[in-house]
Amino acid sequence: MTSTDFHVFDTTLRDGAQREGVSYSVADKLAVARLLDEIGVGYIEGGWPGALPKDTEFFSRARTELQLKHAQLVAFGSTRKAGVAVEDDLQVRALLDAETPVVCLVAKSDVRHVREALRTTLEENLAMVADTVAFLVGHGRRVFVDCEHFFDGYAADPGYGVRVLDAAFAAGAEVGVLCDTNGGMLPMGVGRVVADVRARTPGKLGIHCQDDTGCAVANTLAAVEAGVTHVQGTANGYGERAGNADTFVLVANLVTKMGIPAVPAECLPELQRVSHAIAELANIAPDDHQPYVGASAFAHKAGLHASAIKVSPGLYNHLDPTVVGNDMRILVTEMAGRASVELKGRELGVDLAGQADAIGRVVDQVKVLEADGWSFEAADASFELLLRSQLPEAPPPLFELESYRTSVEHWRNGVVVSEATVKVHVDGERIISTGEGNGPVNALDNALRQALVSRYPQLADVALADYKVRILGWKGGTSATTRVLIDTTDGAGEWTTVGVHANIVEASWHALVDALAYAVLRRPQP
Ligand SMILES: CC(=O)SCCNC(=O)CCNC(=O)[C@H](O)C(C)(C)COP(=O)(O)OP(=O)(O)OC[C@H]1O[C@@H](n2cnc3c(N)ncnc32)[C@H](O)[C@@H]1OP(=O)(O)O
Ligand SMILES: CC(=O)C(=O)O
Repeated sequence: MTSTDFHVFDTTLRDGAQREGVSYSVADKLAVARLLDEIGVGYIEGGWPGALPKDTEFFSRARTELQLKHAQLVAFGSTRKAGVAVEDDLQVRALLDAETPVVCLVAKSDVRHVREALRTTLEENLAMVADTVAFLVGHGRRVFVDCEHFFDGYAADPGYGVRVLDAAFAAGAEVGVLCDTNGGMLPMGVGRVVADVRARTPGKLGIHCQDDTGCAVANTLAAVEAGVTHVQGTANGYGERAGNADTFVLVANLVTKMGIPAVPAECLPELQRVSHAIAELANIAPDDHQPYVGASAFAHKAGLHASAIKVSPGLYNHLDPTVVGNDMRILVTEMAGRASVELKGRELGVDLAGQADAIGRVVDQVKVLEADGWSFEAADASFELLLRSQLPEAPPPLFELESYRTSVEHWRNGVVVSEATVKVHVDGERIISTGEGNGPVNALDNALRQALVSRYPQLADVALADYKVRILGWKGGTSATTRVLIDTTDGAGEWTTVGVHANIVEASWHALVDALAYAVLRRPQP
């Protein structure tokens, strides 16, 4: 099979936009289309012109603003209305006005929907399909037909769905897409129906699966196994209700597991980047646990996994993560063993050769600290400092603390200010420094950086980017433990540090000191 025989059809901009909470601007839609083109899909369904003004504008701007390398743009719409001549149907006209090379029509293929939703006859629905396809083909369009509720309809009256397909093919449609619109199917049922339909019609078949049973990807693959050569999906599985088959997971599975050249080989490593970029445009946090492209998709926490990965990464990875643009990561937590620390050291560029004792001490310390509420899996910078502190060439501490103090004042006029004083010793010199801030941690950060900046000028570029607090109530009673995670940036990179204590300011102080120590470790010379 070649990639020209097999189509990946992405409907992020049509069905994906039906997800609750998503609302793209036209500029967003153009940006999403460009990104989808970079992963090499064959078709990008851009929306429903004539129904949504934004989609009409999208197709109009696409004519001049979209230069697609791989994909053809598709306009979506429904068959003509019952009892209306096709040339008089304004929505069908709007499909022509979109000037796309391909049109995807949604057609009813379930007798119940024809009778109850369209309130027309089975024969009129067949005529609606045939007329609309023929009209669009007559105007030079390639036409695909989404047969809505195909699987539910097949259970009620298998013959009717096939008649809809036959009517579409006879009128010139290129693909008849079997849609699991309500998303209630399981892979075994999809496979059976597709094989049956495959035997009853020679036309090219496609599949469109909603994810209401959590099986959209599996259902799509079962349909491919049974003979469809056109698959529909959406970026990150966005879509109506529970969503659709995830285009990224589909593409990765088709290419790497089923050996189908669904997209050009050089596009596969773009999957992770494009997935995250589209999540950004959709304003949805990426799902870390998304197969193939999630940040945790190749992250290993268990010590036993790491010990085998040290011998050969393939022993605990189903795929080389770089194939889809992802990375393997080792997490060092209470579940780590010596191999986890060794591999993490490699990842961080720390040479641990001949350091078996130090590695053992780090494993033990992490287990003890995590039992006290510390967590290093999201705080690589604190872990690296801990690791290096056990090595013979351990970096010296930036300073010795004599004391710190911080206060919060609430003035009568409602203004709240904080002040902090730190007393530290740097290279034998005693420095007292005071800082103000909008909160005690901000004030401490200002005071400490001011105390250190003449000795470590690189700290002038450092700023706290994010601050997260979690109260760990599991110690019981009033002595809850507080865990603070601080993200810090120096403009060139970002790192995360952790601090834990019953007192939130002291927990923050630990994370803050690590943040500055790591800034100096990153850039020893200013
Ligand atoms: C399975 C899917 O996800 S398909 C995609 C669904 N997407 C959307 O619905 C998003 C965009 N939709 C819209 O903007 C609007 O619903 C519109 C413009 C399409 C229609 O709006 P309205 O004209 O106000 O009608 P309304 O949505 O209430 O009803 C749809 C009409 O289309 C008819 N219809 C539904 N499916 C089809 C079809 N496949 N072929 C022909 N007509 C259809 C219905 O019978 C109904 O007709 P009626 O007006 O004679 O009762
Ligand atoms: C066409 C479509 O989105 C569906 O049937 O679910």
